[in-house]
Amino acid sequence: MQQIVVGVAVVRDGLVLAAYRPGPEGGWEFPGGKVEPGETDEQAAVREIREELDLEIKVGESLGPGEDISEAFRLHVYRAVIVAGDPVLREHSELRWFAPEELDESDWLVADRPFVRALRTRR
Ligand SMILES: Nc1nc2c([nH]c(=O)n2[C@H]2C[C@H](O)[C@@H](COP(=O)(O)OP(=O)(O)OP(=O)(O)O)O2)c(=O)[nH]1
Repeated sequence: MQQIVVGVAVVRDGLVLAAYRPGPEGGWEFPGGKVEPGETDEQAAVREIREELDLEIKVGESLGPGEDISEAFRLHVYRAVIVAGDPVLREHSELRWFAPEELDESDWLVADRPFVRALRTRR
């Protein structure tokens, strides 16, 4: 059984928030993390975004079917809107707001690319 990693596409004023994961296999990703036992995707998304960015969010629609990250992990991505706060750089090396037309899949982690496409084409 793969463990689910939840990525959150936080959208504000038409822009989507991306976090940079450094390293040789690095790239832009959606803030988020592993869903813990007993948690729903939505609960994990709320917890991770609170921990990583000090933001309160409302989780919205799924951006499509899951994508394999590896044998061990599978990525689910949801849209979300901010209920309170401004993103704080706590765990990531860099945060950036992208307009949909600025999104370039090749700068993103491989598993994220179909979701990036969905964000660019499905407004
Ligand atoms: N958070 C996040 N992780 C992603 C995305 N795409 C993607 O391939 N991953 C991968 C990177 C990691 O190998 C894996 C787990 O993510 P994580 O945020 O829990 O990773 P981590 O290893 O830095 O965290 P941790 O165990 O130290 O808490 O998922 C994404 O969009 N967001």
